[in-house]
Amino acid sequence: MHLHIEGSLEPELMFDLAERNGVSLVYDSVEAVRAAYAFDDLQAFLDLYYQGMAVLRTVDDFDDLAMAYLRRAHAEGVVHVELSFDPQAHLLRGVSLATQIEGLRRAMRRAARELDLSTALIMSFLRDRPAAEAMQVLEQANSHLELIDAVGLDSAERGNPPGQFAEVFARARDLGLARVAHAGEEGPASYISEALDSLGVGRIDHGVCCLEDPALVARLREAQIPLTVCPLSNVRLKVVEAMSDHPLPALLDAGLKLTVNSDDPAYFGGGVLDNYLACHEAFGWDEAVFKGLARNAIEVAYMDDARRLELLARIDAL
Ligand SMILES: Nc1ncnc2[nH]cnc12
Ligand SMILES: [Zn+2]
Repeated sequence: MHLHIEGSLEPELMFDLAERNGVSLVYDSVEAVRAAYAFDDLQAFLDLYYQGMAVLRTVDDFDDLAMAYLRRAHAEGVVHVELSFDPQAHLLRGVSLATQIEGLRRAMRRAARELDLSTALIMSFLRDRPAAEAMQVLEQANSHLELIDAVGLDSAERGNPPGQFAEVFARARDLGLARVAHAGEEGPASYISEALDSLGVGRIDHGVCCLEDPALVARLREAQIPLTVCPLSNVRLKVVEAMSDHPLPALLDAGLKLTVNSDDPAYFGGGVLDNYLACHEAFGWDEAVFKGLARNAIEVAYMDDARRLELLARIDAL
């Protein structure tokens, strides 16, 4: 449920696409790209992330990117994927919204047919760009609305509070779109409250900083607002020093509705399974805990009722 499809771009595919499109990369090898994956904070990662995705130009590129990820996810046991994408990052390079959505949707249709994977598409706005630009993108998306399930909010969090996007999210609500937002990853707990109050989001991406504010924790518990937590991402971006310091056990003890996600699997050390394994190793969680987390995801994911019932039955039969 928390997966940036551009963050699934492995260096090997980055080089293939660079060659296919005649794009030059500042790195001269796959190893050199991987060696650059040592980040001091979210911004250091974002700089590399936006640079890497510049190889994406055509419908086929978006299709290949998404299909490669969906195959890997399927191979590790994932049954439903919500792909988030950053349209502005591509529009700024002259790649149309239609190209982006057509490529991603082509892979999503194929994954449904060939892998029995259900999927949803989340169009995320960049919070470090003007709200007026996000509004323009939303208006452009009007002709593709049946292909978009939700809008999101991501990129550099500190100094970019959610409230700036209140009008954009109100418009998204009026267009019938579900809403999510990154909040409380690097930013303060108050951004989580603000995302709930000003944007009307139904889920919070990350949200790990909520523990700073006991009243907010009580609110999240009472309303059972889902948090899409990404532990390996938090370690790589130095939100926490190590898995052993991660607040996930405290969040679980607080009775919150948690799911465990990969964020940007190519950059942060792996997919959902790697995140589950890291939790098992760090916290000693047993099968019942992981079943509970996966059940939470099925309960709140963007999927039709028949699929939800099918997946709930499958997890109950485990
Ligand atoms: N972890 C993250 N936080 C904010 N924006 C992102 N875009 C891609 N990954 C992100
Ligand atoms: Zn994210």
